[in-house]
Parts: sequence; C-alpha cells; structure tokens
Amino acid sequence: MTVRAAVIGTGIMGAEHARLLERQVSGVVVTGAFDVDTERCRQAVAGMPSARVFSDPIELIFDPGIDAVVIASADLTHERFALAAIAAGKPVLCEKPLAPDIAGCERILAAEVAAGRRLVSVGFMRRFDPGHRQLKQALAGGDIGTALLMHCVHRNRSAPAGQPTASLITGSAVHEFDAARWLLDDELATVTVHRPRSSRRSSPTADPLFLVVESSAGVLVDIEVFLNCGYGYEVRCEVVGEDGTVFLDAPAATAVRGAAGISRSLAEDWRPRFAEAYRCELQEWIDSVAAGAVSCLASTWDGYAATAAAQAGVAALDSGRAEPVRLPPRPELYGAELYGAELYGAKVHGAVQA
Ligand SMILES: NC(=O)C1=CN([C@@H]2O[C@H](COP(=O)(O)OP(=O)(O)OC[C@H]3O[C@@H](n4cnc5c(N)ncnc54)[C@H](O)[C@@H]3O)[C@@H](O)[C@H]2O)C=CC1
Ligand SMILES: O=C1[C@@H](O)[C@H](O)[C@@H](O)[C@H](O)[C@H]1O
Repeated sequence: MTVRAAVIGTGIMGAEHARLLERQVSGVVVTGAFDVDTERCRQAVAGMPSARVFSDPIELIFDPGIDAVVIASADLTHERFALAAIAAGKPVLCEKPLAPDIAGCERILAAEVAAGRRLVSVGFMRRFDPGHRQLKQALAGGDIGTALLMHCVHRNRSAPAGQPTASLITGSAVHEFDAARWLLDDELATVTVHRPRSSRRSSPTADPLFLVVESSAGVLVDIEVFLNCGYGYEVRCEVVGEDGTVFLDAPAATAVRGAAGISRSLAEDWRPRFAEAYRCELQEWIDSVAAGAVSCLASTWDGYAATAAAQAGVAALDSGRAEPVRLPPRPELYGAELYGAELYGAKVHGAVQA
C-alpha cells in the first residue's frame, strides 16, 4: 500500500516534512497540503505531482484521497486539527507540542480514548536520533548501572527577537522533558526554573534558563536552555549512573586540523542536526500507517506528559519554587509499556483495535 499523506502548515518544519515524505521516505506520496499562506503552501509542494493544495484544512482531513496527516502548523492550531483527524479516523503525526496547554492535551486524550484507537503520534524526533538511541541502549542495557543524574544542554544559535521567556520551556525544553521520560523510563515529578544573568543578545527575553527536574525515582535532570547562544545549534546530554556515565556530544564526526588547531562544525539549527531523526521518524510512522498498526512514536500520553512538565516549568518560572508535574492516571489505551520497549527491532507496537 502506498500511503497518501498530507501536510497542514507548510512553514519551516511542514515544508521539510513534505520534502522528506516525497523524496526520502518509502511507501508514501504527498497528495495534499494546506497553509493559511496559500503561496507558501504552493511553493512547499512545487514539484510534487500528486500534491493538491487545499483551501480548507478540515476538508483536507476528511478527503477520501488522504490516508494520514502531518500537523506542522503553529502550536495553537494543533488541537483543532488533531481532534478533526481523530473524528475522521485518520492517523496523524502532530509536531510538538501536542497542544501548548494542558486543557488542549486533555481534550485530545479524551477524544482518542473515546474513539478507542491510537491515531495520534507526536513529533518528539529525538527518539529516532541515532545518538539518543545509543544513550537509550546504554541505559537499557545496564552499561552504566542505575541512573542518578542527567545533564542536558540545548542551545539555539539565535531566535526571533521578543520571544516570551516561557517559550524556552514550552518550545525548547519540552524536548528534554520527553527525552528524560523516555531515556529514564520514568515520569517527571517536579520542575524548578532558575534565571541566571541574561545574554545581551536576548533582551527582553530571559535567556538562558536553567531548569532542575526531579523524576519520580529521584533522578535529578538539569537542563540549560539558551535560545541566543550566538554560535550554533547544539544538543548535548550526559547521564551519570552508579557504574559509569554515557555522554552524547554534538555529533559532527569529522574534525579539521589546521592553523594550529582542531575544529568540528556545528549545525545552524535543528534541521541538519536532526535530519536523520526526522527521516527515521517519518519512515516509522508511514510503515505503521501502511500496516494499520499503532506507531512507536511518542503517543498522545507522551505529548500530554511533556506539556504537563512544561506547564509546571512555566509555573516555576513565576513562583521561583519547585512546581509539581500534575498527571492523571494513564488510560489503559496507552498500555503498560510507556516508552516503546520495541525500540531496537520491531517497528510497531501491534495492530490497531478495530
Ligand atoms: N520537532 C522539531 O524539532 C521542531 C518542531 N517545530 C514545531 O513545528 C511547528 C511549526 O513550526 P515552524 O515550521 O518552525 O513554524 P513556521 O512559522 O515556519 O510555520 C508554521 C506554519 O503554520 C502556518 N499556519 C498558522 N496557522 C495555521 C492554520 N490555522 N492552518 C494552517 N496553517 C497555519 C503558518 O502560515 C506557517 O506557514 C510548531 O508546532 C513547532 O513547535 C518547530 C521546529 C522544530
Ligand atoms: O522544536 C524546535 C524548535 O521549535 C525550538 O525552538 C528549538 O529550540 C528546538 O531545538 C527545535 O527542535
């Protein structure tokens, strides 16, 4: 079966997803796209012969010529499109965050549970990054013993001026919240946010921020988020265990020696750094759609949990105290295996319930 996929929101990420689906992922053809900016949409799918530019996103979702939908529009629009996809019974890959607020995540969770089928996957692509998978393998394989601490660095070269300070938590650290849950096989319990001196490049945004997260099992996770570090994009992570440590560095393997020095280049932004992760994520998603099975991407529950941690972080930014991450009991639909135990082999969890 060739999956007929569509993309809603064809900005930076949506255009990239459309390009990857059409050119680098097998078993799929892009048959639809929508963006409120029609010209941007046309440009994103130019050269994709089967792609129809829709004038209404809900019509796109219900169109019989579309099997599955990628949502890559602005954060505030995710909920509306995810709910429509659930109503249409179509698999959807929703970019992070699932929804920017807990109430929106709750509505998506409730709709999916009521439908009795897992249709929504969330674009936490680090789960498909080879480096992050090696971290996961080292932890799951017992290479460093029980995890005690996790140190994370997340730096963007620059960000548009005037970003709300909370966006460092809801837009960027949300990746670390998901990565920590997934790597540690543990829920997050509390979030504290410290504001160091801000960079002159970032005013009026408070940037960087330093977060301290405690997991339910007592692992302390520190996260530096710096939106305007000024020199390049980098994501690093070290987990300290009882018997050793495992460290994910910025990944460029090639070093240049010259001018009395050694240098390795950094990506400009997340697209080159996580190119392989986006491709693998989309391939796994398309394979699951073709098989009529539940994808092993992050689920609605994972998206909910990451937004709950982000909400605790935003509260902590204001209060200056550790704030609890509030999670309801996990619905049965999301199974006993929270974090995708099939990581290193099978592509999907199992058949979708009829
Ligand atoms: N997984 C990842 O690494 C990344 C994920 N993202 C997420 O991807 C999404 C898109 O981000 P970017 O591409 O960076 O933003 P962008 O601003 O480049 O693109 C967003 C697009 O959504 C469109 N849009 C806005 N409202 C819409 C609506 N109601 N219906 C249809 N289209 C609408 C805009 O016209 C724009 O073309 C966001 O949710 C963001 O958080 C962004 C960057 C990286
Ligand atoms: O999701 C993303 C952006 O929205 C965010 O601004 C960046 O900090 C992240 O690294 C990127 O993956």
